[in-house]
Amino acid sequence: MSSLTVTGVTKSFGATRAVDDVTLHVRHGSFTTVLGPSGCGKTTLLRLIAGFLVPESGSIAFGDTVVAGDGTRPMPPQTRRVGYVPQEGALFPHLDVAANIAFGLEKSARGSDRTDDRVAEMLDLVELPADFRHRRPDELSGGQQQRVALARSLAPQPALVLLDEPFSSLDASLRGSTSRAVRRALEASNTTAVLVTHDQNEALSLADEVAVMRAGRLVQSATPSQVYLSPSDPEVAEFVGRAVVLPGTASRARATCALGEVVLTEPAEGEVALMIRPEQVYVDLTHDDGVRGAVEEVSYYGHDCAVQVRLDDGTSVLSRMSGVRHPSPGDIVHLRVTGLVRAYRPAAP
Ligand SMILES: Nc1ncnc2c1ncn2[C@@H]1O[C@H](COP(=O)(O)OP(=O)(O)OP(=O)(O)O)[C@@H](O)[C@H]1O
Repeated sequence: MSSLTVTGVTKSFGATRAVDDVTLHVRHGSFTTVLGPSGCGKTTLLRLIAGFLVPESGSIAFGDTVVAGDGTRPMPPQTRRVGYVPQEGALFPHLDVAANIAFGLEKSARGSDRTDDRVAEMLDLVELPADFRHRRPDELSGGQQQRVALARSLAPQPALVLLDEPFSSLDASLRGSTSRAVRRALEASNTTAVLVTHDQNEALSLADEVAVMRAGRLVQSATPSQVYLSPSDPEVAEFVGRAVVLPGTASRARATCALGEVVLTEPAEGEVALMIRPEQVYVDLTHDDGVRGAVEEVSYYGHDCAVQVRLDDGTSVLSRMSGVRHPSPGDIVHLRVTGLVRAYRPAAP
């Protein structure tokens, strides 16, 4: 196992720069999710790391070993010791679970007690019952198949595991339980891992670090809470969650906007764009303390609800509040901002 360092890597297909000068460091034993919209270059980055593609510039290193770039001959995928878990269909349908897991182990070891032990260890690691070893892939659910695919990738003790949207074919509840099991297995085996996804919840909830990509470029790489609470620009803010972006005027640690005075994460001066998360907008149903508005729409989700409010000055603001007690369309409410707000230089006209 090792760390991963991608330095200034670029890869084009014809006129399309799929990966554009990307620099990324993944610590040994840590889990990074690469998050971005469809077509932003996530899979291409993963394929470059795996060795299925060669960068046209920049370099890739596992620990101190350069595997591509820097004038070295690219190391072929099979010698990089990388485990690759694709979206689905990774398992050999004609082999049972044990044979699938053992597939990546050395030929000489297959069928031995050592292999049997390793298969049992891997099934245990991905939290599947020991007797699943005799089942064929078509006798497993989608989530179980993905756990076996992970077990197979981990069996030969790879330097790095790459996961390409491995839960995207699973339904919502299976997706949550499978992704958490995969996370635990990677942590227990202290494996360095990179997972690509376009699902914000998945990226934030699983990772030590989230790397956000847009149009081939890496626009932010930070912890999930930093990416959520202090996104590098308003576009990232709106990609990793819902955001209320309002024009405001800043003076040192405070700014004024349609929602009144707010406290900033960092001092700023003059015209700014303020990024407020909907759950920071407190809706007061009983007191007239705050900025007045009328409720336009309520979307009720059970655990919470989304409330769209039109302020008296015409600004429309979204709040996310508890579903226990919520207003109805037409109600007059008062809004206040809680917590710190991130200010950005407004985009040039
Ligand atoms: N083999 C290829 N030949 C030509 N263009 C390609 C090739 N592979 C990828 N591209 C292009 O490179 C860009 C990035 O593609 P990539 O598959 O890396 O994006 P992605 O973020 O993984 O998208 P998705 O989430 O939809 O899988 C896209 O514009 C895509 O059309």
